[in-house]
Parts: sequence; C-alpha cells; structure tokens
Amino acid sequence: MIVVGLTGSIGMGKSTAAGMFRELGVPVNDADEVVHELYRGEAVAPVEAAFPGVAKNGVIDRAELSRRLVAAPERLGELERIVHPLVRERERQFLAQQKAAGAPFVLLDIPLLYETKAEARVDRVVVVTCDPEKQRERVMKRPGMTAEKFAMILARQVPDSEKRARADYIIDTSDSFDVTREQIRAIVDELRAAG
Ligand SMILES: CC(C)(COP(=O)(O)OP(=O)(O)OC[C@H]1O[C@@H](n2cnc3c(N)ncnc32)[C@H](O)[C@@H]1O)[C@@H](O)C(=O)NCCC(=O)NCCS
Ligand SMILES: Nc1ncnc2c1ncn2[C@@H]1O[C@H](COP(=O)(O)OP(=O)(O)OP(=O)(O)O)[C@@H](O)[C@H]1O
Repeated sequence: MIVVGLTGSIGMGKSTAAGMFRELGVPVNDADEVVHELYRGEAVAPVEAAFPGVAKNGVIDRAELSRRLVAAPERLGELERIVHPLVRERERQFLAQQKAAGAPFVLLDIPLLYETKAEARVDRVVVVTCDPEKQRERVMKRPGMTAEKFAMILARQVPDSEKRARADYIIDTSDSFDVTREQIRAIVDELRAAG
C-alpha cells in the first residue's frame, strides 16, 4: 500500500484537493477533521483541563479556544502536546483498516506534515499551493478569522516555498477547480499505475 501525504499551508486549498482525491475513490484521512471530531469526544476533558472554560455543552468551542491562543500564542505547543498523540492514534487505525481492506494507495491529509516530521511515515508528498495574495484573500474571508489568528498560524508553519521545494508533487490551486481536478487526476493515475 502506497501512503501519500497531502500538505499545504493555511488556505492553500488542501481540503478542496483532499475532496477531489476522495471523489476519485482514494481513501483519505484528514487530520484537521480528526481534531474537530476529537473536540466532540476524546479530547474534551484534557483540553478543558488545560484551558478551563473552553468546553461548552460537552464540546470544545474552537472559536473560544482560538481567542485564548491568540491572547497567549506560547500555549499552542501545550495544546499540540495533548492533541497530536490522539491524532496519530486515529491515523494508525485508519492505516490498519485500509491495509486490511487491500487499498492500493491512501492519502493522509496532514497540515503539519513537515513541522511534525510526518514525512518519514509517508512514501510520497503532495503539496498544495497558490499565490500568497490569493491565500490571504481566501483565509481572511472566513468567519471568525482575524489578522492576528492568521499570523499566529502562519508563524507555526514551514514556509510555502520550502514545502514546494521538498514536494514530490505540487498542486497549484490559483487557477480554476477544473485545472486542480486535472492535476489530481494525473497524480492518481500515476500512483495507481505504480501501486
Ligand atoms: C487553533 C484551533 C482551535 C483553530 O480552530 P479553527 O476551527 O478556527 O481552525 P482549523 O482547525 O480549521 O485550522 C485552520 C488552519 O490552521 C492550521 N492549524 C491548526 N492548528 C495549527 C497548529 N497548531 N500549527 C499550525 N497550523 C495549524 C490548520 O491545519 C488549518 O490549515 C484549532 O486549529 C486547533 O485546535 N489546533 C491545534 C491542533 C492542531 O495542531 N491541529 C493541526 C493539525 S493536527
Ligand atoms: N482550485 C481552486 N480554484 C479556486 N478556488 C479554490 C480552489 N481550491 C480552493 N479554492 C477555494 O479556496 C478556499 C480555501 O480552500 P480550502 O478550504 O480547501 O483550503 P485549506 O488549505 O484546506 O484551508 P485550511 O488549511 O485553512 O483548512 C475555499 O474557499 C475554496 O473554495
């Protein structure tokens, strides 16, 4: 089974690209999605213990957690130490299930692939990128986004130029969805032939 890592900085179009891999029948494990699920289950108690008041009606309020982190960015590392091992465990379960099902290749959507040294766990890396102005424009349109939050997240991420330099494949989402879909189809065809 070939394990492909998908990464890209905030707002580059990673989730959109992951969705297109899914449409082509590729099994995808999305780390951001896993975090959001954990915030409705397993991670609620430890995160609430570290950041009292962020759990509301038994789930972590991400907007509130973000506000706390923007006020104290040095605490993001503490949050990561709680969340990342749980994310990693979910990834292991996903890989075991897919292997048992005989999948020829799978995609791990890992936003912090280079930052967390996850590169060692994958066979190939696909980096999603776009023009930096387009990235800012997309991100700033999101509800609840602020310049401070954007800056906090960007500061934790390996620069886009370095990601591109280390990639096996690059998907540029600056153009239309159709152009992106074609780039993804070509990658999937090549990997299916290789697997
Ligand atoms: C800060 C939080 C509360 C913001 O939640 P929100 O719903 O507004 O944003 P979302 O989770 O969709 O993330 C937005 C973008 O920021 C990136 N991002 C999130 N956390 C981090 C981080 N610790 N370092 C770098 N980038 C990050 C995401 O990959 C995504 O590209 C949330 O992202 C979080 O709890 N992060 C810590 C867990 C983590 O490290 N997740 C990254 C993937 S495992
Ligand atoms: N190929 C494309 N052409 C045009 N717009 C795109 C393309 N890909 C993504 N977009 C748009 O860019 C925005 C950001 O995309 P998406 O949510 O996939 O990014 P992301 O990298 O997953 O973001 P985050 O890292 O914050 O989760 C969305 O509004 C999406 O519609």
